[in-house]
Amino acid sequence: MRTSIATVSLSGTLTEKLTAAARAGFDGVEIFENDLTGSPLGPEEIRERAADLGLTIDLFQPMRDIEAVPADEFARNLRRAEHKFRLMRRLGTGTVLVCSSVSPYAVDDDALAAEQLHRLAGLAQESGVRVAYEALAWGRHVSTYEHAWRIVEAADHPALGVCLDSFHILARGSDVTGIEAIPGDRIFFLQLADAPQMALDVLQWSRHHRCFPGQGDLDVAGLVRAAVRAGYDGPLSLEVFNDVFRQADAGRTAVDARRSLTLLQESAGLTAPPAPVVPTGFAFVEIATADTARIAPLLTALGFSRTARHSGKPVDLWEQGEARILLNTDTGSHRPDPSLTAVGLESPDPAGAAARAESLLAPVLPRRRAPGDAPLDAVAAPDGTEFFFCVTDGPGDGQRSGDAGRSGWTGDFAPTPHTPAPIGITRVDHVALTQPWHHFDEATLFHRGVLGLRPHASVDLADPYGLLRSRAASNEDGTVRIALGVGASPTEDPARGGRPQHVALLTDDLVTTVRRALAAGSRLLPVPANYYDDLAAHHEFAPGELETYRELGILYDRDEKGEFRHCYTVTTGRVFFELVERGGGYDGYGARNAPVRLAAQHALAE
Ligand SMILES: O=C(O)c1ccc(O)c(O)c1
Ligand SMILES: [Mg+2]
Repeated sequence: MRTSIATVSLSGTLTEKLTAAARAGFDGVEIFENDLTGSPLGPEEIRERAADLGLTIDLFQPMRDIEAVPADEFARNLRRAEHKFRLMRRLGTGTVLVCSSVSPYAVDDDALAAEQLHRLAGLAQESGVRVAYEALAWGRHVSTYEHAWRIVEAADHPALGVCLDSFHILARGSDVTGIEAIPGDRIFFLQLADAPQMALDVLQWSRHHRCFPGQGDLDVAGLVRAAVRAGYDGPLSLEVFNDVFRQADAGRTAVDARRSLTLLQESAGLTAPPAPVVPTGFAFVEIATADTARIAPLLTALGFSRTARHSGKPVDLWEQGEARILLNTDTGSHRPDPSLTAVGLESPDPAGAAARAESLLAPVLPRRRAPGDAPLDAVAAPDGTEFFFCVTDGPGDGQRSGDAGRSGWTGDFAPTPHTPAPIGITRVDHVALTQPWHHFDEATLFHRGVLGLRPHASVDLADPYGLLRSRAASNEDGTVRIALGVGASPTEDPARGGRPQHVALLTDDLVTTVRRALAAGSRLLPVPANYYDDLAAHHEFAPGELETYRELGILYDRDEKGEFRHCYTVTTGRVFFELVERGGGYDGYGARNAPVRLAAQHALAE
């Protein structure tokens, strides 16, 4: 099916919006009247510009407050409509959207609404255009698609149909199966938007918080399936009113939008991009630092040893158990030092994962390879973090290296002599990546769609100087977990690149691991005594247990599935580490303790 996007979904001038939509691969646009009125280009020039870019103008919108009004008012409305129909001919667009009336003059009279829409459609037909009637969720008398369709059916004019907008329909909790009762050729247009669930006035919710399908909580794919079953074969068009997208870079938003539409088409069974390849673990986490001396002592005190060095690049491999950290001194940028720059994901099919990423418009990174290096497929996430799809050879897997695409990346590293001094860390539990505030929804969709992870619920965490929104995404068995966080903190120095990021390391026995870490010289984040008093009020502990946590600075959480113990190192550059122990089936990240951690980090930074 053709894809389209409403100009209201993108920032900038009309020209910028058209260019962004075309570059992202959309077939057409809906032009919002404001964008046209404010443009220095005449309708013919806009038509030409769109055509040059390979875009059709699929819809002009909106016309408001037309129907179910007194005769003199309706006569004025028709005059207004005639004017707009002429404009549409000049623009070269064949369909206009008419929103259900919110006018105080409108009366609750379906027969009158139908009669007036019939007359409007007659006028439209004379101008060679057609009218798509849309029920606004807050329409004065018409606020559901079923009602809009009853009126359209009664009006019975070939130039009159309905426009279905997923937001208005799903925000009201309407049953979408009724869509299948509408003949497909009477559905003139399909507008798609998602939104997070919010207890908010529906108009405010719609005008400020819509997002691209897959970024919110509405079942947009179910609605698309119903429209397709009804026989609709017009464009799938994104109409997203969103305060953030209005400010963000249009080119980037358009790519995010197009990716969302591909994923939606996939969910609705309309397209089949290369299948998702779900990662099965962390291969490595890469930290960039100009001087390894800044972070090597910290890693050593956490029980890591430098086990190997890359044969062609200034990269060291540090290991403990299955946890692998690459230190790369080729920083090449003005990032804070050290910074978390890349994540290696263990992939059952690296080439397949890269193919899917590419089909979803993820920037595929040039392979910075030396001759003989194992091929590495990598993409850049919205925050710039590089994700590598890789295979880590187990012991004795060296013979696999002839098998192109499946040879292990560790083959590029030459072992260095070392004496292991582990403290009980088994592997990476999760990586916490802080996102630029205007890329959060894009990042969530990227991690789900491109990386094949399942997003968890979003939580708001209190920070002494702001609010941190956090949303994790993981694979099914929890061996890959990525926590995305967002929220500017006014105390933070932008030169430090935003909030710190962290790597959480898993142990089976946190108390023992922490004692060893402290003995090896680790500096852990101090936790206020008040926290432990509060903890004692919430949970019962075995004798001495709470005292141990208090002594070591361990935080604790419990849910119906299990227990979570964790603690943090102090921050270096933009990076810190967390040590975690998961007991039972605990699936969270200790969100309850995050405010204490954030306060403690601020206290230390002051
Ligand atoms: O918020 C509005 O007014 C508005 C206008 C046109 C639309 O298509 C819509 O869904 C909402
Ligand atoms: Mg709409």
